Amino acid sequence: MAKQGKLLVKVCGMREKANIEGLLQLPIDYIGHIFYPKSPRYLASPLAISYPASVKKTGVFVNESQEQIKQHIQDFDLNAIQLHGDEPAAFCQAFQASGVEIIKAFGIDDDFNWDRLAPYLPYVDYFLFDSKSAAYGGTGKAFNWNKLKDYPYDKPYFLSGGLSLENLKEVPAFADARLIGLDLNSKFETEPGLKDLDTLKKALKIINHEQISSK
Ligand SMILES: O=C(O)c1ccccc1N[C@@H]1O[C@H](COP(=O)(O)O)[C@@H](O)[C@H]1O
Repeated sequence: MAKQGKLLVKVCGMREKANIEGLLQLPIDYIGHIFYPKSPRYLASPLAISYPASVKKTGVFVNESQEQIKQHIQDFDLNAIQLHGDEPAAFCQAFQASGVEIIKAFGIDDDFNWDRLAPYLPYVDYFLFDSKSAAYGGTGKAFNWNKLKDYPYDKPYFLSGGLSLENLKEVPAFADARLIGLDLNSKFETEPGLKDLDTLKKALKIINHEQISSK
């Protein structure tokens, strides 16, 4: 796999105002809010926070209705949606005119068939590869990254699933021009929905200064 350029950083599962305001002082690219009621990171109502234009506010949905997602795009002023359930390709297509980036997540295990992604290629901006789980996400478990060596498409993807200070150091070994970003979530929390900003700063240092990216 080829070496990638600067990696985008998405920090997900944010729900506390002060914690978000602290996070927005850090050089991140995407901030994720979980709109899945079964998640311990569920965010129910908009927060009175002004986000810089450089940070894409991303709504994470699991098998939600199109109407609810469209309402959330308006109510939360979302720049991107991350569809983290079993949404079919036509569901992604329905949001093409909505002006938001579309990230389609898939739970990956050793048996995952990459052919499943083909119908989505015209309708999504990015894929996101997480560990396969019944909870859909936020498990803190990494999948076997060797599986990515078989990924057959040009579509850029985010790497997700149990990323931590420890395994971030292993990302360069899987350097891939299609790897566009990293999604940091439960391994950077003191409790679900509350991020430890000092640990995130260490992660950003690894990502930006230890040649995980070429910047
Ligand atoms: O974080 C959650 O609670 C969650 C629940 C349901 C779907 C997705 C969720 N989060 C996403 O899960 C991945 C991996 O998170 P982790 O690092 O393993 O904790 C990440 O993309 C989150 O956006």
